Amino acid sequence: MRTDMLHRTIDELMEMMPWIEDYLSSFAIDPSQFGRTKLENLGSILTEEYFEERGSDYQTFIDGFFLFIEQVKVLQEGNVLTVGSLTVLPGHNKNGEKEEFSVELKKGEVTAIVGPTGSGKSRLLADIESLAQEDTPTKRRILINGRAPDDEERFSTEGRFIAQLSQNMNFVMDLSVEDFLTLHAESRMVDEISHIVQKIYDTANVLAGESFSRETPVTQLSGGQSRALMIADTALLSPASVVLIDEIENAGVDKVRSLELLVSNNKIVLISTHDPLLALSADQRIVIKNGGISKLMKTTDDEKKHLESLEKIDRKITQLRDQLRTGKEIDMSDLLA
Ligand SMILES: Nc1ncnc2c1ncn2[C@@H]1O[C@H](COP(=O)(O)OP(=O)(O)OP(=O)(O)O)[C@@H](O)[C@H]1O
Repeated sequence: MRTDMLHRTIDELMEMMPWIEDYLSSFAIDPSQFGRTKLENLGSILTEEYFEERGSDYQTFIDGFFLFIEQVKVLQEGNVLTVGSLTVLPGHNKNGEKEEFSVELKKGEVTAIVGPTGSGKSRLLADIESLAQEDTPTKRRILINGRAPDDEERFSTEGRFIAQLSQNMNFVMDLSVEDFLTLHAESRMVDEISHIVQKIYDTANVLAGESFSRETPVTQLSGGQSRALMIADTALLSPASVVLIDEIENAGVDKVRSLELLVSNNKIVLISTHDPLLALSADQRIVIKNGGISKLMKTTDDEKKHLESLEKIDRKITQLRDQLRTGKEIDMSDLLA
């Protein structure tokens, strides 16, 4: 890695790791002035005297550079907790009756939350989001990795390990899709920024019904497009290991692929839904009744067998919806045949 980096230009290194600017500026080196210079040539261009004047030498500068990179990487990985399991300890339902069992959710698993309108699905998501400790209307307690979270884990906004994708994504910044993703990638201090930006953009376009360009301002994306962008971003760039999704179904995104993508990144995914296709794509489902968890059902093999036909029905419904939206006549001839 070291030799590879020595051969790279300052511009290339800045693209991969914009935060090295801090290190360079501690030697009064302006990266824009030396953009095309390779790191290994910086010493001869700046001369030994330059480094001597700063009480150092080129070799110390280079050693410090690699040490700085290592330290930042440790910080990057170290500041976000990896959650292997979440436990929901029993609270009570709307009548004050105790829930009968606790539920443990493990990484790589998708859990659907189902139940009638107003039964308390969003409440359960909110309990998990706030890592409730008997201080919400349900009086539930949430454990992470089998233990109670400390205050820092509950209340700090830094390094949050829970991401929530809500029904309405409102962007407050008027950036293009590309600038938005680049900014996020920079703040996450990842390597190969342009590569990850491209990957998220491509994935979002697969998930969204209608495609959009990298230049589109995020404020002009449709509901489905912004949802798709946030799902791809959360799956591929967010350090969060728990993802909470409130109602994905009406957002015009490829729901099943979205879930697959999130799970392939080894996260704990919870999704509140009324959609049979999504519910059966999950590994298990929590049934909420009158504000309380009343059942935990594993998706059976028989149910999984029906997934394919459900997907067909779902595609047909999507097609009908598109026909309706674009002012075409509804065509059901293939169904009748
Ligand atoms: N165990 C409980 N005790 C007291 N209040 C509760 C409990 N569970 C849910 N509630 C309250 O009931 C109301 C409806 O719950 P919620 O919004 O979570 O329903 P939902 O299932 O998500 O509905 P929808 O399907 O319409 O989105 C909320 O005000 C919520 O705080």
